[in-house]
Amino acid sequence: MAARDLVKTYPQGRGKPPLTALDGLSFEAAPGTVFGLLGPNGAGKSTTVKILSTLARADSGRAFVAGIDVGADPAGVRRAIGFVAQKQVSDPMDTGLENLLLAGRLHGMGARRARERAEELLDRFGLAGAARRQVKTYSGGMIRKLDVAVGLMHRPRVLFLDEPTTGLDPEARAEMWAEIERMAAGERMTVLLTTHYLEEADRLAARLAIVDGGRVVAEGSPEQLKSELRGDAVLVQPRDRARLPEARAAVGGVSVFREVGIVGRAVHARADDGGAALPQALAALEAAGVPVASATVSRPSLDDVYLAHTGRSFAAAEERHARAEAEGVAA
Ligand SMILES: Nc1ncnc2c1ncn2[C@@H]1O[C@H](COP(=O)(O)OP(=O)(O)OP(=O)(O)O)[C@@H](O)[C@H]1O
Repeated sequence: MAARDLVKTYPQGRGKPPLTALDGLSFEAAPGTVFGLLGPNGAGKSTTVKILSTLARADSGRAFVAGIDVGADPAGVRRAIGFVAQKQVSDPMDTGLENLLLAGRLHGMGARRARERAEELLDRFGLAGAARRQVKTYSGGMIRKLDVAVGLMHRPRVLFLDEPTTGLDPEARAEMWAEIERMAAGERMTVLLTTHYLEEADRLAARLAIVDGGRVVAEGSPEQLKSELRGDAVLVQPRDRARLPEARAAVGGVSVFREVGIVGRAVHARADDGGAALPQALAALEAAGVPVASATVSRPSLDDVYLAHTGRSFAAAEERHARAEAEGVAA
């Protein structure tokens, strides 16, 4: 599966310039692997998935899914893919089994094949015991699993999983992750997973593209992306936010630190050995008379990768998008 230079704009109306949702987005996912599209809300993930799954057309650029050109043969693409959207697809008034059989019929499967496949999937997702219960009696985690099973009925070569664990509690999320891992191994298909959970991308994706502002800002395996960042991240939060610039200057004055900057309410810096460097930062802050509220050292995470490529933290990007949306609604 590949996206090449996808551009997509949405009209905004009332004399405003169109909004550029995708600004030359490209990536390539190897067949049979889980590829992650990771980005904060509004980065352009859903728009990418809509184009790849033929639900929307790009203004320009090309995309290939299961070896098929999306622009030239959308019907062929639709036959080759399964799509698990963020919104529930299964009918709450039907049983789990009925939902699966209906999906089978929609895909033109014979009654016997559909039943065999439905039972196989119910077993696979631990739903066999609930197969004959109405979906409205299921937990959120069970409904998500059933929705994934619905997307798998016709044995797609490519599966789109759009934010598969959004809204699940931590326990259901962990269970869903295990299911996705098992499924990817068992069905030998290509999975395009979109997520705004760094941990989810880290755990499930063999490779991933970090999307920001409609472009891919970094691509590689989670390990590759993290190993590009040398050293540990050190975060020090002064008690008084107004003293952040002083805190930054104090930490910046210690030679073991590099890439010293302000992220949110904290001073962020990098050091080869964070544990040994932290006391030096605290001593410098004490000497400067800046009281400290908290200090942490962490191994590089995908959040650090995002920060290194965009200059802001993932959480800050999500907040900014939420604010912009709220202002857009209020305007
Ligand atoms: N139909 C639309 N009309 C106008 N603007 C849109 C439309 N769909 C998306 N956008 C805008 O395009 C940008 C990219 O949105 P997109 O939904 O692709 O992002 P995302 O990364 O999938 O975020 P989310 O996780 O919130 O779905 C956002 O600024 C969004 O507000």
